[in-house]
Amino acid sequence: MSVFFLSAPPSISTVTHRSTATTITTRCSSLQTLPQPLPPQPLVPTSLSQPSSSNILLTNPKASPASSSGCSLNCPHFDSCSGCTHEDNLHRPVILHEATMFFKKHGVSDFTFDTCRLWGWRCRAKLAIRGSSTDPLIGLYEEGTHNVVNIPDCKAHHPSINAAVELLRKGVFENSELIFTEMHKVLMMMQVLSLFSGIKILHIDPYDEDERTGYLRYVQMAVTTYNTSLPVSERYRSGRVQVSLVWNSRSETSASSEKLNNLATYLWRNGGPNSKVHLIHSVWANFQTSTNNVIFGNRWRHILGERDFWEHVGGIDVYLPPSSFGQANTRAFDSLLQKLHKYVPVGSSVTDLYAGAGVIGLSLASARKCRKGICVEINKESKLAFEKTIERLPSSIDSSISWHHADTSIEPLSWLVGSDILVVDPPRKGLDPSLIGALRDIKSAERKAMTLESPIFKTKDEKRPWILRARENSIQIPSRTLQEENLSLPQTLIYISCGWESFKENCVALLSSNAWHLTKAHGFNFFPGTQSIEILAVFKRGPGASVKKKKPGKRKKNDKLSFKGQ
Ligand SMILES: C[S@@+](CC[C@H](N)C(=O)[O-])C[C@H]1O[C@@H](n2cnc3c(N)ncnc32)[C@H](O)[C@@H]1O
Repeated sequence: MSVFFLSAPPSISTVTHRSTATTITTRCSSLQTLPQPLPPQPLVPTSLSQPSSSNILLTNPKASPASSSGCSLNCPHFDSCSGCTHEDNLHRPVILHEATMFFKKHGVSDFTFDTCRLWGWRCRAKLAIRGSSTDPLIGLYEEGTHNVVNIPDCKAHHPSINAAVELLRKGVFENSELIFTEMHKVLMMMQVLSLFSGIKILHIDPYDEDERTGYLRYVQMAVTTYNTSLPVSERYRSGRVQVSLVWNSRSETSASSEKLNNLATYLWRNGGPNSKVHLIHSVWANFQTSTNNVIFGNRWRHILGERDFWEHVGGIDVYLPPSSFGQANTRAFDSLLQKLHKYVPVGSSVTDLYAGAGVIGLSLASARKCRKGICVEINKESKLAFEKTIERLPSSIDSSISWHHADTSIEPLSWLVGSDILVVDPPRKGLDPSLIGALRDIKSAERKAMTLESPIFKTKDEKRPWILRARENSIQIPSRTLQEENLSLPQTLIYISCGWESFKENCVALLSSNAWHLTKAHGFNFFPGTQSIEILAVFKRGPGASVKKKKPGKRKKNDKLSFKGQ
C-alpha cells in the first residue's frame, strides 16, 4: 500500500498593497496589482457560505496556482464541490469591498485585510462518507444535493488531509475487495472464512441515508503542525492527522466494533509512525445514530496513536481534543491572535465569551500578562482542553484564570464585572440577543453597580441556581498576587466574527445605542475561495468623536438653555 503526499503550495512571499480604503497584506505566489481605490465588486449574496460546517475548495497540486491569475484556485473539483464559491482573486474575497465601505461609514477608514495563506490552509475538515464499500465517496456534498463528491485534490485542504483521505478510502476499498474474489465468495458461503486466521474482511459499508444502514458516516481530519522534532520551517508541511471516524452505531460494544478496530489498525499500520510515511497522528471514533444533520454524537473513543493533540497558536501550546471546537485555518488564526494582542494593554483583566477551550483568553493571559482572565463556554467538552492547555502555560504567568461551563446568553453581564476588556467570538449566527441588550445598556448597569443595586454585582451571596451550577462546573486558577475586587464593566469590546451578516447587524445595534463606537477593524482571509472573512473589530465605550461633534450643531433651543444652566 503506498501513501503519497501532495506537494505543498508554492513558497510564499509577503507583499503589502495599499489602497485608499484598505491595506491588504497579500501572501501570493505572484505580485498582484490592486486597483486604487478598490473597484466595485459584485453584490454579496444574502447567504454566506458555511465555512466551518462545510468545507471549502481545493485542487490539483501540480497545477501552478499562479497560472491564470497569481491568486486563482485552479481546483479540478470546483464545478462539482460545494465547498468553494469563487475561483479567482482568492486574496480578495468578494465581500472585501462591502466590508471596507461598511467600516468607513462607521468611522474606521483604515480597515486592513490580511490575505493569509491561499492554498492548503484548511487544517480541520469534516467530510461526509457515502457510496459503497467498493466505491467509497469521501468529500463534500454537490451543490444543493446530498450527493457526496470525492475531492482528492482539494486545494484548500492541508496536503496531509488529502493524503489521509486517500488512505482511508483505500482502507475501506482494498479490504472490501477481498470479498469479491471468487475464492472468498465460496468460503463466505460455506461460512468457514472465520477459521482462516490472518484474513480480515473489513467490508465497511458507508452510511446510507435512505436506508439508515452502513457504518461510516463522516470523518473529521484535524492536522497538527506542532512537531517539535522538526525544524520550524518544516512543521507546517509535515502536519500529522488526527482521524475521527463517525460510526453509525449506538456504542462501541456493538457487533460493528471489530470492523471499526480493523479500519483503525489499517490506518495506523499504513500511515502511523512505523509506516513509510508518518502521516497519522491518532485515530478516534465517535458514535452517532441521530437522523438529524448532526455530525457528532457525544460518545468518543480514542483507538490508536497519541491521545494528546497539541497545536501552537497565539504564543501558547493549545490542547485540542476532537470533540472541542478548533479553528479550521490555524495560520490565519495565529495572525489574528497576534493582532489581537496589540489591543490589550499589559496587566488587563479580560473576559472571553464563546471561549471554546479558552485559546483566546489564555493566549492573552500569557502574552499580555493579564491580571485576570475569565472564559465562558457552553460546550462542556472544552473543559478538558482548557485544563490541559493551562498545564503548559509558562509558570511565570501570574493571572487569576477561570473557565466556566455556562450559557453566555443567561445574565451575560455577570461575566463582565471587574473586566477591562471583553472579547467575544460567537458562532456564525452572532451574539445572543440578551448579550446585545446588556451591552447596549451597559452604562445604566454600571450606574447600578456603583450602588450595588443589581444582583449581578452581589457575587458573595449568590443564590441563582444557574450561576451556582456554572461555578461548580468551572476551573479556577487563582493568582499568586492578592487582587483587589473591582466592580467596573469593560471599556473595550473586541468582537471576532466569522459571520459577516450577523456581525453587521450586531455592530449596528451596538453603535445605535451610543454605548459603543468603533475604533479599529481588521479582516483575515480565514476561508479563501468562499465569500466569508473573519473580522476583528475593536469598540470603545461611548458614542465616539463623530457623534459627539455633531451634538452641538443639532442642539435645540431647550438643550441650549440646559447647557447654559450647567
Ligand atoms: C467560533 S467558536 C469560538 C471558540 C474559541 N473562541 C476559539 O477560537 O477556539 C464559538 C464557540 O461558542 C460556543 N458557544 C455557542 N453558543 C454559546 C453560548 N450561548 N454560550 C457560551 N458559548 C457558546 C461554541 O460552543 C463554540 O465553542
